[in-house]
Amino acid sequence: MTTSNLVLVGFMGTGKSTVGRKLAERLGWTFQDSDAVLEEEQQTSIADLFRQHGEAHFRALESKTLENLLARQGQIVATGGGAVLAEENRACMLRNGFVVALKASPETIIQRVSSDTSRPLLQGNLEERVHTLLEQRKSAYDFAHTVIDTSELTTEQIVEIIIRHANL
Ligand SMILES: Nc1ncnc2c1ncn2[C@@H]1O[C@H](COP(=O)(O)OP(=O)(O)O)[C@@H](O)[C@H]1O
Ligand SMILES: O=C(O)C1=C[C@@H](OP(=O)(O)O)[C@@H](O)[C@H](O)C1
Ligand SMILES: [Mg+2]
Repeated sequence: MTTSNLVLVGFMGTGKSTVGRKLAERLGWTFQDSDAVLEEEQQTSIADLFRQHGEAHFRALESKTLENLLARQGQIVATGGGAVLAEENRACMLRNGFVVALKASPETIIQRVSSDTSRPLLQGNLEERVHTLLEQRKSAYDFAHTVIDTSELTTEQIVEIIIRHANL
């Protein structure tokens, strides 16, 4: 294990992007959101990538982006919720950082993602999509070094808990 990067994983809406940015500000570290980096690299949105080329294409780009990002050090890296599905990505995260999984109750997730309709995997009936994907991914985040349930916590509280858990 190495603490050269701090990597946030977790289901959509658990707060990886929001907490990651705050944590980086608090520590004076660089913040990288792999979804945003990928969109910048591809000059298009994730929704468009899914629409035009499908999920498999997005996953291949996501793996490459993560690998490139994690070759550097001293960063807070927020990943996309599905980045953990590939074994090579999990291994890369564990090799290159301290991995923190954020989790939240289904109700909390639904509430947090409901105002943002851009996530391609949550199109259609939101409640049904969240429950189905949570079931499919129920063990997907277990590989992390530590897990934090964010349902009842403010982003400021989560930042402080991560700092304690990761000994930063
Ligand atoms: N602990 C929290 N309490 C309240 N709202 C939160 C919390 N964490 C995230 N949010 C809100 O939930 C939404 C999704 O957060 P986001 O950081 O995009 O999640 P992720 O990157 O894990 O999908 C955002 O509107 C964000 O402001
Ligand atoms: O869970 C997923 O498969 C995805 C999560 C999204 O990121 P967030 O977890 O930041 O919403 C984004 O990478 C894409 O829409 C796919
Ligand atoms: Mg995000």
